[in-house]
Amino acid sequence: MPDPGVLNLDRALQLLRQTGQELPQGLPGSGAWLQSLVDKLCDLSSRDALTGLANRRTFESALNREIDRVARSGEPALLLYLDIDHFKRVNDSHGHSCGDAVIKAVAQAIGESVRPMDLAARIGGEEFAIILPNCPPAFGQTVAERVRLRIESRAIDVGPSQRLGVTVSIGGAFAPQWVRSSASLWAERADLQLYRAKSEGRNRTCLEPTPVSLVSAEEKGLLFGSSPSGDIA
Ligand SMILES: Nc1nc2c(ncn2[C@@H]2O[C@H](COP(=O)(O)OP(=O)(O)OP(=O)(O)O)[C@@H](O)[C@H]2O)c(=O)[nH]1
Repeated sequence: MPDPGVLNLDRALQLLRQTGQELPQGLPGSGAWLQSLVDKLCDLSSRDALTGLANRRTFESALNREIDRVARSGEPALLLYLDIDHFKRVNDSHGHSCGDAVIKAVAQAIGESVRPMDLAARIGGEEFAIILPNCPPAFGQTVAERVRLRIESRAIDVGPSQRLGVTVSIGGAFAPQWVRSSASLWAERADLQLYRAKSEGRNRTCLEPTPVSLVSAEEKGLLFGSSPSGDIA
């Protein structure tokens, strides 16, 4: 019978070890140590185990927060859905572990293509999503294409002397500004565009058409953090 007055943290610590996380520092059982343990468990439960990106649960709560924020602030926000093209062929021809290596490499390329304020998530087997707060409609296509091209140009190591290339299809939609909407409607609209990208031939970006406003060079610099050419450092 476990003693109700004593915390049994063996399973929590075992989970951290199994998943290669650092154990909490400091005096075991102290307030700071327990807080660190809780933080690490929260972090673990918010991430996808294979890629380290946000998982579906984290994505869904972030999407709900973002649509609420856009309705109140009127700031533009873009949702992108990405799906690896013909991924079944990768698994069928090279095996599941090679498929996993491809998923990891795509996740890494996505992580490298976005700003710290953006949220990149793995929401299904070979499906990813990115929430881009404060992304003006005039830049939507540029941002999405930057992600697509980074993935397309990557040679993925899948064995001692084997490299693979994959492409992704991307669909995107902006959240309606100043309007109460729902996360699921926003997601549906992005998904519809992903479907369009797949049906129009794959390895492309389709965004829902939105009125494009004029954007100054200064705003462009703020978004891309560097030159107006659109490259991110
Ligand atoms: N290796 C690996 N494969 C996965 C994982 N999750 C899902 N899959 C596989 O991903 C494949 C998805 O295939 P489909 O949905 O048919 O789509 P596709 O082949 O990518 O084709 P399109 O999306 O139409 O371009 C299936 O073969 C799944 O078994 C995973 O975590 N690891």
